[in-house]
Amino acid sequence: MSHHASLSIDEHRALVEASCPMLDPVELPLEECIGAVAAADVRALVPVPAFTNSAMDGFALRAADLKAEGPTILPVTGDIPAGDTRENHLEPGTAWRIMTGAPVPEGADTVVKVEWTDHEAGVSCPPKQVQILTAPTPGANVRFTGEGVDCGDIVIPAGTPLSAGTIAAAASVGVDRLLVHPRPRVLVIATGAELVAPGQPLGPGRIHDSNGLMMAALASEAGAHVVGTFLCGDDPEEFTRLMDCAPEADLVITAGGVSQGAFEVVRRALADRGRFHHVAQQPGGPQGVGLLPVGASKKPTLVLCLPGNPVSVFVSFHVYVAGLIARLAGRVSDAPGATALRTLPGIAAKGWRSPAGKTQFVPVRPAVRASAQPSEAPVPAAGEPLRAGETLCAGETLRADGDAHRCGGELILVEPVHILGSGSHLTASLAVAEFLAVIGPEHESVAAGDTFELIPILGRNSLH
Ligand SMILES: Nc1nc2c(c(=O)[nH]1)N[C@H]1C(S)=C(S)[C@@H](COP(=O)(O)OP(=O)(O)OC[C@H]3O[C@@H](n4cnc5c(N)ncnc54)[C@H](O)[C@@H]3O)O[C@H]1N2
Ligand code: MOO
Repeated sequence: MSHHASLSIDEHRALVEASCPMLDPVELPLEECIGAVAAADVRALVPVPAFTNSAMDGFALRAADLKAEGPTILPVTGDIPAGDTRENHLEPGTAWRIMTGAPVPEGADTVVKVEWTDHEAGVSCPPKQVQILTAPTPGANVRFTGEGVDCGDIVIPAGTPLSAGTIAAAASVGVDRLLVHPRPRVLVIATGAELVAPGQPLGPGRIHDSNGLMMAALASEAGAHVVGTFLCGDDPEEFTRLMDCAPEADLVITAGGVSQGAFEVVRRALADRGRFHHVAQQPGGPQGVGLLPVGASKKPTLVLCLPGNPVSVFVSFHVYVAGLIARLAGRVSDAPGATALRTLPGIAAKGWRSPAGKTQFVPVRPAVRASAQPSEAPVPAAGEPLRAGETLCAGETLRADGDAHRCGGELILVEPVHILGSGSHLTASLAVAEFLAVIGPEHESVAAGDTFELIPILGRNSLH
């Protein structure tokens, strides 16, 4: 077991990133690709449309056969339904009744929709002749071969997250398997002899496990496939047995058992295969990184060891784990520091204290601007300096309901979710948090009007 002095957030992130390369790409059938990321450009195997077809239910004809003025009557040869495999031909001066998606007969260049004719829509038999009441523009309602996508066109660039639309696009160009960065498989372990499953009665000294559910949910939100969520007591041998029997994973996330107590199960189970230290942040100070054999194959697997206090778990997950899952999944580059989540600019509605020398992460929510209603006070323009009585927020714009959200398109007015600042045991306060405010180590306090960065909380988004 090794013990190290305090690390900066960037130093700990570098350790985490160095321990975990992007997963090797695998080929998967389309239906298993949702949530994965394209590892190579996907090119069309067939053009779209694959053949020239009708965009409307109506009549295929030659534009040149229509009179310049007034209706035209044309004899109708027959029906062309969608899926028709015949090689139909249009004689000059005639029409075919045609359905949406059906191949346009050779010789026809235009389709007039049924509503523009004297023929009633939905009649099962084609008429002997049709009167075209309104002449369409030449070429109307014809979808030409390859007008959308040509053979060999890139339909999905490498790096694209695969969702319903992308999968449909691949299917439409004849592709049925994709080379993808798979969703990382994540194993979640909450530790502590005091843990009781949610809903079970609490005995003396017991608490309900919230970290297990929380980590599994956050991992899913971050794009992982959670292969198991387990509770483990304080015995290191139990932890080791659990890892032996666990399903294969690409990443293990544990909570608890990493600080200075006498029964730190994760620290003891990892021993010299782990590195534990304090990071200059609050909450989430105690952190660990290790490598352990997992599952039947005993594949050495990265174990990220988060501290047990639930708000510390929540913060640590956003600061280190979410971006790592994105990187394993091929969604962010392997450049140093690229696993840090993107932030938005925020501004404080009220002040609070912050520990000197540590980066503070404070769960916050959008604040309602108490001092002004839109009817009472003029809305300050973006960037305009503060005026008397406007102490809360510079450059904000108010929505009609008085909520200050994206101030001046730049800043989000926020307040802590509870008065204890970042109290790391106050799990229930997370229910209303939408961002983590990031207060640098140089600050000992935050005052109303101070600006800082906000990490948007996974799965929550107050910006409409
Ligand atoms: N002497 C020291 N003590 C502590 C230090 C320190 O530096 N020196 N750091 C404190 C900080 S900061 C944190 S954070 C915690 C981290 O400790 P552990 O990772 O060992 O976590 P535990 O002791 O197992 O649990 C901490 C706390 O969280 C509750 N908990 C744990 N698991 C769950 C769960 N699955 N669901 C809900 N709540 C959970 C647990 O009951 C404890 O109250 O150490 C401080 N101590
Ligand atoms: O760092 Mo602990 O994570 O403050 O609660």
